[in-house]
Amino acid sequence: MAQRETSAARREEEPLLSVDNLQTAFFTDKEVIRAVDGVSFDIHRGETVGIVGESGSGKSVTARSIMGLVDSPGRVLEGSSIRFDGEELTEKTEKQYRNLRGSDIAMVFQDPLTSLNPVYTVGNQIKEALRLHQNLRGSAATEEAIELLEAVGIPDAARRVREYPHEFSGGMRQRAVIAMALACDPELLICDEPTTALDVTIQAQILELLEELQEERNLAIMFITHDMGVIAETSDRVNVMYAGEIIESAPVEDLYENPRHPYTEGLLQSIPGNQPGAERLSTIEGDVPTPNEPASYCRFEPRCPKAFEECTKVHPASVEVNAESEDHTAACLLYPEDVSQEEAVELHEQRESQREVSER
Ligand SMILES: Nc1ncnc2c1ncn2[C@@H]1O[C@H](COP(=O)(O)OP(=O)(O)OP(=O)(O)O)[C@@H](O)[C@H]1O
Ligand code: NI
Repeated sequence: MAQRETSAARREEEPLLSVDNLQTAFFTDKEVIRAVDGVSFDIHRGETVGIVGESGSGKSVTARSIMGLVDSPGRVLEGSSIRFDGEELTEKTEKQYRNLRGSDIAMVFQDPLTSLNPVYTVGNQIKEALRLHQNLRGSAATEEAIELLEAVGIPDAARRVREYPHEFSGGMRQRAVIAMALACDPELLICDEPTTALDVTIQAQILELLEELQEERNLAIMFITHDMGVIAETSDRVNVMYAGEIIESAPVEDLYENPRHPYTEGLLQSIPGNQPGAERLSTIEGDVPTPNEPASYCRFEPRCPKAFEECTKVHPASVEVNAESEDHTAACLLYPEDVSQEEAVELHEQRESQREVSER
């Protein structure tokens, strides 16, 4: 959303959120699902970082791990680090996490009805958030609730504050949920497919609203979607996820102009209108595998048009795509592109031997 220069300046500062080697697994009777398997990324203040990938790639589990909301039988494994504003979140108790959720980090989900209670008016729900997080009550809270509804573009807010969620349209409900999230005055807003259920016009309006709010409040936003088009509109930086891993990371323009990982190339080709003359959008054949064991090879190899023998034997580490690029990484044995393939494979093997993999 913001300009390139400002994002470069931003990277000089400490990140607001720093996720390092995040591993989250579900220990079911049948198997261990390594839903998030060694994910690392940063988000700076005022920055929007997109997470994109097909269904089942681990986007929502990444978000829930940050929020301390991983459902049993899942858990964040040892050796994972989530630093927020200088504090390690993985060491927090449930009570400390509850204080953090809603005050410093808020989340907006795909279905606004999961966040809204049907038996209370929208106003009362926002006022409850204001009471909890800003200690506002009575008429002061009502006034603030109306102001928040106005801030998210709900017309006639003074009347609508007394209405129930079912009296709102889908788009207005999502605005109300965003108002509720803002009632906590968060520094980081995690949006998990916030516009997927909405029609295209409403979707564009909500994206615009998020952009405005971000500028006004210097919000950091983590934006999850499976839609490359939405990422282009929202994000400063993009992380592409595949089978629990980030396989490519770059500033948004860079990723679109020069995608390096064959999976990202495939995702971009599947955007309608991106292939002149194509009648149908091409999608990548096959499905995202469920990661059950620590990876010892490239999880995309079975679907990869550029795979070669080593891809079945060496797990690719995240490396700079070439010596000039400091800010564009890919987890693929084809990179760095400015060394021989043999040297590249050796570099990945070396990095892999240093990787810490947790079993518990
Ligand atoms: N409660 C759970 N128990 C067991 N496995 C789970 C649970 N929640 C998620 N998973 C598994 O974790 C993996 C990642 O799921 P996740 O919901 O993060 O995917 P996603 O990228 O958000 O996909 P989508 O685009 O469909 O929302 C999937 O294989 C899923 O089956
Ligand atoms: Ni999801």
